[in-house]
Order: sequence, then structure tokens, then C-alpha cells
Amino acid sequence: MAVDFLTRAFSTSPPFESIAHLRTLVVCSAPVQQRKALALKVMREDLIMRIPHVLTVAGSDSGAGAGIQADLKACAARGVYCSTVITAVTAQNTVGIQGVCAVPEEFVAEQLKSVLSDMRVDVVKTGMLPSINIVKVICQSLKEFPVRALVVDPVMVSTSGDVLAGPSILDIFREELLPIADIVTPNLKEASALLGGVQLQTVDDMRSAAKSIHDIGPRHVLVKGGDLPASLDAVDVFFDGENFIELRSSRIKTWNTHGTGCTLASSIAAELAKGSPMLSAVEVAKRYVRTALDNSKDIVIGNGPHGPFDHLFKLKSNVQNPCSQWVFDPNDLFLYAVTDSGMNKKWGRSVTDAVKTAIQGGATIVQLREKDAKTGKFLEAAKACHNICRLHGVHLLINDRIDVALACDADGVHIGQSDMPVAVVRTLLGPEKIIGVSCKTPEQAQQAWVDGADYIGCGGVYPTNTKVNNLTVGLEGLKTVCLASKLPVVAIGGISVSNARSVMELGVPNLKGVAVVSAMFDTESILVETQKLHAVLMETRAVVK
Ligand SMILES: Nc1ncnc2c1ncn2[C@@H]1O[C@H](COP(=O)(O)OP(=O)(O)OP(=O)(O)O)[C@@H](O)[C@H]1O
Ligand SMILES: Cc1ncc(CO)c(N)n1
Ligand SMILES: [Mg+2]
Repeated sequence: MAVDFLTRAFSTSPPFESIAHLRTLVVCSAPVQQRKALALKVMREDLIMRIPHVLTVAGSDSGAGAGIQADLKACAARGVYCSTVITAVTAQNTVGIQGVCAVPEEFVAEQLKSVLSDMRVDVVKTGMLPSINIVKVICQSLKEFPVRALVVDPVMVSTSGDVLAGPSILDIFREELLPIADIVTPNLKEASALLGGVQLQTVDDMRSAAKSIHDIGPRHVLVKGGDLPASLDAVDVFFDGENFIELRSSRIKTWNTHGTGCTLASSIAAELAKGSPMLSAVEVAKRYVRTALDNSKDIVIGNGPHGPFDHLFKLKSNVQNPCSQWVFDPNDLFLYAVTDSGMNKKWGRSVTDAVKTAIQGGATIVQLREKDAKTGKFLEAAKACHNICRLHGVHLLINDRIDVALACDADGVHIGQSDMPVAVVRTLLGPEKIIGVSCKTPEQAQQAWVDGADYIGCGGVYPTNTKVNNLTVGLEGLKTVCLASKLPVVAIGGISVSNARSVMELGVPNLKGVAVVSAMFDTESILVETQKLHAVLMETRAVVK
């Protein structure tokens, strides 16, 4: 689009091929002595991938639930770079604030200059500002180095009730900081203080407060109702000078709300830095806070009444219990059960019963391969099977469906050559999940290792009815694949009690086990057949060793 537009605008012939072409022409048409500097500038702009940047000017919370630490985590979680100017150091925990040491204003000014003179900051967010002079220094710096937006969280009183900035700060807030703010985000106590102590107890009170605070000069106001007494929902009131918008979310039942205000303000700043309009920025930020609280409602950090929450919940690999994560051991591939919805239907069993019995019979890992299942049903089954597997200390993998694996927090996935590439799956699932990939050739086996898979499924070793048009690689093909890769391999395809021994007797060190579908699930008794398979494998293990 841009290229067409420029071509027409400059009526050039031949047309510009790309922005890079246009830039080359611009550089070449400059006087010789300016070309080098111009070329360098153009190169810098082309090469630098800009990341949105928020500068937070706030206090440090030693307990790391609020303040600078919350801002850093929130921005990281929202994919935005965050630089930090520290205005005060607090000795603080979940019980309350034990001490405050304000940073001298000259040093706040020095930090501001260091960041703003060097880095391209998109949005500034302010939090705890413990002295009048610090507020003055910030307003001065913003005049010298203007930014796209200013988010002011007028921090005065923490959730614990401790005072972070006294009433002497109110005049300078009203006279200098609020009038240049794009949004100001007081909680109920702060809104009341800014308005000379009015009582705020209802959503209507919050509306009037938002209007009165808007009259002080900020372009938008968000009065936060986290502390609204007797409110079932978490209600905030947004006012843009014309319209009031009530933002509601269900209230998460948790004590872990320390730092919600700081997090909300820095998340708003993060969205603005990405280019969002104000209302969407506020909506996304509120949703993020709610989700973070929901994901952290049961964590216990500290002995006080209001604990911190987990801003980076998305990075967690095991939502249920991060302490109980157990790693993938290639020997888990020993007797690998792959489910089949058709077979379970034929024998009148639920997938959960089939999985439970397979584990009782000796299956060491389970893959859910529900080709015909609808997504909702698949997810339901996956969650139930995951609970069973977890109870027995057996990993659960999902065939093909990365979305289902993510939704039920399965231990990993098994994918084929025509599914999503392993490297992309790794990015989606994170570094700890298990990724298995089907390979038939040495080239595919080498690639699987390079791409970061954890194991290879190789087959069909024997002809099978489970897959149509499936090329049989035979024992020779299996051996070639094993030798071509450093990854552990599990053999699959037509393997049963009668031939499992020949497979394992190949004796290649990285061939760790066999995967079966029909021999386990297309049988009258899953328990008996699995036990038989297990026994055969145990015998060959003894012989091979
Ligand atoms: N239990 C909760 N469930 C859902 N959202 C909540 C909950 N508590 C607070 N919020 C939301 O979090 C945001 C911050 O609001 P709050 O009124 O707690 O700010 P604050 O008092 O300045 O926070 P803090 O002083 O702890 O940093 C608001 O959007 C509010 O609605
Ligand atoms: C440093 C700091 N800033 C802000 C808050 C508000 O929660 C806090 N408790 N501590
Ligand atoms: Mg609060």
C-alpha cells in the first residue's frame, strides 16, 4: 500500500519496488557529503525492531507485590519494555509498610534524565511520589522530554491502609500533575482525598467523583472500586469528559490483592504504549488484573492480610501445582498407550475407563488420539484423563491438538509431519512440555532433534488398520531412524504381544519402547492385554541388557 502510494505521489517510473528501494533513492539523491550519515540513519530505522516502552516513576516495594516491582512484572507480562525511576524505597511486606526512605529529588531528576534523554519512551506512568519536589521534578522533565501519554496513579494509601504520600501532596497533584495527565486512576480513598474528603460509598458517588476529578484537568479519569464496600462485582467508573462507563468484572474471592492498583495503571500504560485508544487500554488492563487474580487466588506468600499475586501466571507450565512438576524420562516410552475413540465405542467404554485400565495394566505414558471427537468433548475427556494420569504419575500427551493440550495443561503433544512445525509448537507450549513427532526417514529424525522435539514416534513398523495409507517402514526403517537421531524413539504400527519382542530385540540404545493402539484397546480386556504386553517388554529388556 505504502509503496503504491509513494510511487503515485512522486510519479516515478519505474515504480518503487519497496520502502527499501525508496530509501536507497533518497540516500543516493542527497549531496555526497550527507549520504553516509543519512544511510546510517536509514539503516538504524530499518534494523531496529521497536518494542513499546513504558517508564514507571514509582516506589520500590521490598515485598515485590506493588510499586516498581509490580510495574516491571505487569509490563513484562503484557509484552512491553519497562524502565524504572525510583522515587522511594519502602520496607514493606504483606503485613504493611515498616519504613519509607524517599530518594532525594535531585537524584530522581538524574534518573529521569538518564532514561528520557537516551531511550525512546512511549508512555510514563507515575506511582508513589513521596514529596512535592519530586512531583515538580517529574513535571519539569516531561516538559523537556515529552512522551505520548502520561498515566498518573495518585498513590496515597495502600490496600493495607498505610500512607505512602501525605495530604501535603494534594495541592501539587491538583495544580501540576493531574492537569497534564492523560488518565488518573485513584482508588476510593485517593479519589476522596483529591476532593477534600467526600464520602464515596456507591457507584453513583464514584461517578460524581470521576466528574469532579476530571474538572481538575486530566483527560480521562478511572475511579477504582476494588475497595467498594458490599459490592459483588469489581466496579470501576471511567469518565472521558462526556460519557461515564461502568467497567464491571466478577470479584475474585482472594486475599491476594496487594498491588492491584499499581498493576492496573502500568497495564494501562503498556496498552497505550502499544497504540491502543484509552478505553480499550483500560478494558484490557482490567481483564488482565482479573485473570491474574483468578490464577493466583490460592497462593500463599507472607503472613499478612493482603498477599501479592502472580503477574506472570502465563509462564507457569503446570497450573495445578508448580512444585510437583516431574520431568520427562525417555524410559517413560516403554509401554506407550494411544487411545482410539472408535475402538472405545465398539467395546462400549469411556475413554477415561480405557485410560485408567491401561495404566493399571502397566502403560507408562498415554496419548489421547481422538480423531472424531468434537472439541468440547475432547477437552472434557482430556481433563478427566489428565487427572487420572496425574494420580498415577503417568504423563498425558494429546495428539495433534495444541489448543486442547494448552487448555487442559497436558504434559505435551504428539504431532505428525503435516501438523504445526515442532519449533512453533515449542514456542506455544514453552520449554518444559513434551513434544513427540512422527518420523519415517533419517532426515525427518535429524530435523526433529534440531527443532527441539523430545522423542520420535517411528512407524508403521508393521502394517496396521489404525491408519489409512500409512507407509510401512519395517524393522529396517525403524533402525535407520533410530541411528539417525540422538532422540529417544518409540516404535509404532501393528505392534502386539506376538511381535513386540522382535521390535525390542533390534537392540538400538535409543529405541525405548513400543506404542500400541489396537493391541491394547481393540480387545475384550484392556487389563489382560496390557499386562501381557508389559510382561513381554520386561522379558526383552532383561535379554537386551
Ligand atoms: N477481588 C478482585 N477481583 C477482581 N478485580 C479486582 C479485585 N480487587 C480489585 N480489583 C480490580 O483491581 C483494580 C485495582 O483496584 P483497587 O481499588 O484495588 O486499587 P488500589 O487500592 O489502588 O490497589 P493497591 O493499593 O493494592 O495497589 C481495579 O480495576 C479493581 O476493580
Ligand atoms: C511502593 C508502593 N507503591 C504503591 C503501593 C500501592 O499499593 C505500595 N503498596 N507500595
Ligand atoms: Mg485496593
